[in-house]
Amino acid sequence: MTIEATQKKILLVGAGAVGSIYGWRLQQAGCSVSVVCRSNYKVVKESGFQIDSTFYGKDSFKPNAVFSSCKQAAEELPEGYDFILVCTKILPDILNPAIILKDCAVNEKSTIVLIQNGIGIEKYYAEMFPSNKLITSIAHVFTKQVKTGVISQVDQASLIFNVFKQNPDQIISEEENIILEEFKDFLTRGKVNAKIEENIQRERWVKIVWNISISPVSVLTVGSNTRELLDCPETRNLLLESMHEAIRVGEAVINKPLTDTPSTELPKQILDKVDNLPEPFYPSMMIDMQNKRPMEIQVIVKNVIDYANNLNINVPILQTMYALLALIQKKNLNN
Ligand SMILES: NC(=O)C1=CN([C@@H]2O[C@H](COP(=O)(O)OP(=O)(O)OC[C@H]3O[C@@H](n4cnc5c(N)ncnc54)[C@H](OP(=O)(O)O)[C@@H]3O)[C@@H](O)[C@H]2O)C=CC1
Ligand SMILES: CC(C)(CO)C(=O)C(=O)O
Repeated sequence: MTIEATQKKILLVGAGAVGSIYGWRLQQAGCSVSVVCRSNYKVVKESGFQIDSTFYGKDSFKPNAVFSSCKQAAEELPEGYDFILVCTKILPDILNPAIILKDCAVNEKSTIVLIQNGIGIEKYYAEMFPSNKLITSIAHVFTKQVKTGVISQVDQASLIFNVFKQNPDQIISEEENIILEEFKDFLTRGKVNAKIEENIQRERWVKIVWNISISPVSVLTVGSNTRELLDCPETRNLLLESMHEAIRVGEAVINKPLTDTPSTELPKQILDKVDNLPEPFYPSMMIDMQNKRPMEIQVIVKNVIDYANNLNINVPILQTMYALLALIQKKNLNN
């Protein structure tokens, strides 16, 4: 079955660095893409996003509609959006992340798609919206909002995804499979490297290996980019060692190696990939630290440590980094 992308209505909640890239690519594929903005509302409403990508080139992305709240977006389309992409930072230590959708995911027809980092993030949405279909995804995209409405992005964007099931043995229905294929088709038409991955939690753990190392080390070295982190032998080694700790936890949790090749090679593979990117990048946690915004330390670091503690796995590097990040977080939030 061929589904016309133009028939599809997408609502993007959290139109920052990541959201603007995937929204732009889906609009390029022919979907109608509306966005809910917060601090960048005025600028995006007036002139859209200005995007500079090493892979896709320079363009201006003008969403089909720009809203200042989910309520306004829902009023505009009472029959509901086909897909609601959630691209906010995920901060359960501050607020239940699913609350933001309560005004716009009211219609069961909407498939909620999470494009967010972290471990254990899906439960909030699954609990609050049990009747909606829920897709969880892993984004490799390297992007940053350099100033309001202006986005820079490195390399081709990819998205690995599947339907979230609380119990991994639950079968994906035929209807869900059609939605997955349709979403993949839109992304592919938008030149996103899209993949439906059977063991999506394994991919989440692979991504956490990136995040739990590069992001804290960048923040704790007062805002280093990946070139600086890799060129310094001490931080390079710290990245590798912290990745090995996270791999041990992930493999114990999912009860499987994280990769088909020996996962002891994963840290080096990640650093090689970072080394070969067209430009160095700053991780999103570092951008939050610089802007004194809350960092995703709960879902990226603390949840992994909690798993390690429950499984009696020693993670001294992750624990040390978390303690330092927790203080930075407290100080930023108190100011
Ligand atoms: N940047 C990257 O390269 C990558 C990031 N990720 C993950 O993707 C997710 C998004 O990250 P990223 O795009 O970098 O983050 P950004 O901070 O750039 O974007 C998040 C956006 O969500 C908006 N937002 C937050 N709360 C609300 C709300 N209540 N109503 C409306 N808008 C809201 C923010 O608005 P405001 O500006 O007002 O805060 C901001 O525009 C995170 O989980 C991150 O870890 C994954 C892969 C790569
Ligand atoms: C791995 C990295 C650094 C880029 O994809 C990321 O996920 C982030 O910036 O949060």
